[in-house]
Amino acid sequence: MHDPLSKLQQIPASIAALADYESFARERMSEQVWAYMAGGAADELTLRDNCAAFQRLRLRSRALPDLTDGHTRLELFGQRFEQPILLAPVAYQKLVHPDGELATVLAASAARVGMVVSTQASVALEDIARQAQTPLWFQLYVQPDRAFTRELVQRAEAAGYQALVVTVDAPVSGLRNREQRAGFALPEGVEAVNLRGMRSLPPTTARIGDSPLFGGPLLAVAPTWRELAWLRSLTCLPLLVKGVMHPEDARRALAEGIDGIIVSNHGGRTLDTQPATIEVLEEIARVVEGRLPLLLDGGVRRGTDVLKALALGASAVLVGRPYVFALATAGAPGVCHALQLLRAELEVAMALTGCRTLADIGPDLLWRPGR
Ligand SMILES: Cc1cc2nc3c(=O)[nH]c(=O)nc-3n(C[C@H](O)[C@H](O)[C@H](O)COP(=O)(O)O)c2cc1C
Ligand SMILES: CC(C)CC(=O)C(=O)O
Repeated sequence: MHDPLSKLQQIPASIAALADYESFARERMSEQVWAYMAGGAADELTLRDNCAAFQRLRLRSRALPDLTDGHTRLELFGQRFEQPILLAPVAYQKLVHPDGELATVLAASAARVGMVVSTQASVALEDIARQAQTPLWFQLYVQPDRAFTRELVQRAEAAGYQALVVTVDAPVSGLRNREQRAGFALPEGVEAVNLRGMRSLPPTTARIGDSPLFGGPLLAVAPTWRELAWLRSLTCLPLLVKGVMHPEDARRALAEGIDGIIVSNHGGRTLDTQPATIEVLEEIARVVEGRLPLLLDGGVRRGTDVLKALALGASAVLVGRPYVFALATAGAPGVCHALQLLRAELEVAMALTGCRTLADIGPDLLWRPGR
C-alpha cells in the first residue's frame, strides 16, 4: 500500500552533516512557516552570530591519546544521558510534520536523547509523554492566568516529566520582522493544545499616541523573579531557567535556589544584537563555579560546537532548528539521523583532542592566539 509519509521519511543520501538538512527542509515548507522556523528577531544579527561565534573558535588537537573505554555519558539531576545533547523546546512542530512532537519524541527515544517539550507544543504534553522512552523535561511559559500555570506544572509532573524549564527571556515577544514580512500565522489545525481552556488576556486597546507596551495589560502580568520563587515552592522537580545571558541573572538564579541554568538567547529570536551564547558562557560559568548544571543553546551545529561549549563550562547543550529541519525533511528517522550525526561528530572531536570522557574536556582544548 502507498504510504503517504514515505516521501517525508526518506533521508536524502547526500546528507552528511546537520546543515545539509536545511535546504531540504526549506523546499518542504511554505515561505511563512520557513520564516517562523528559520527566522530570528529584527535584523537577525544574533541569530547569525550564534553560529559564527562557534566557527571563530579554534581547537587544539592532541597526539596519540589512549582512548580505551571512552564514552560520552553524563548525569544531570540524577538522570542518565548517553550524550551531552538534548532537544531544545520548539513550539508547533505540526507545522513541519503531520505527527509533530510525536515524531520527535519517537526519534529522541530511539537516539536516547533527552527532549524538552514546549508549553506551546502542538500535541498534548500527556500524549508526548506516553510515547517517550527517554527523559522528558517540560518548558514552561508562565501564563497570565497563574492558576492555569499551576495546573500546567501539575499536569507535567503527573505525566512523568522530570524537570521544569522556565523560559525567562521572553516576557514580551521579540520583533519578528521576517515573520511579519512573510505574513506568518498559525494555519488551521495547528494550535497550542496545552493552553486550551485558558482565560485569555484582555486585548490591548492602545490608541495612536499611547505607549505601545508600558502601562498596558501585557507587562502587568509578565513573569518576574517573584513567579520563579512561587514556582520553586510549587514543585519538587528540578527547576531550570532558560534564557540567562547576564552573569547577574545567573547569580540571582543561584540565590533563588534554581537547580540549573540554560544560557540562551532564544536562538536569536528575542532581543537582537545580543552576543552569541558561546561568547557569554565563560563569564557565566565563572559565577556558577560548577555549583549547578549549566547548559547552553544557540548555534550548535557540529560536534566541535558541542565540544567547545563543554570546554567553556557547559555540562550539556541543546539544539533547536537543526532537528526541526530534519523532522521536516524525513520525519522521526530524520531527527534520529541528525542526532546520530551530531553524536558521531562529538566523539570524533573528543578523540582528536584527546578526551576519553566528558570529564577530560576543559578550556585547554581551545587555542587562543598569543597564549
Ligand atoms: C521555531 C522555534 C520555536 C521555538 N519555541 C520555543 C518555545 O516554545 N519555548 C522556548 O523556550 N524556546 C523556544 N525556542 C527557542 C529554542 O528552544 C532554542 O533556544 C533555540 O532554538 C536554540 O537555537 P538554535 O535553533 O540555533 O539551536 C524556539 C525556537 C525556534 C527556532
Ligand atoms: C509560541 C512562541 C512564543 C514560541 C517561541 O518561543 C518562539 O517561537 O520562539
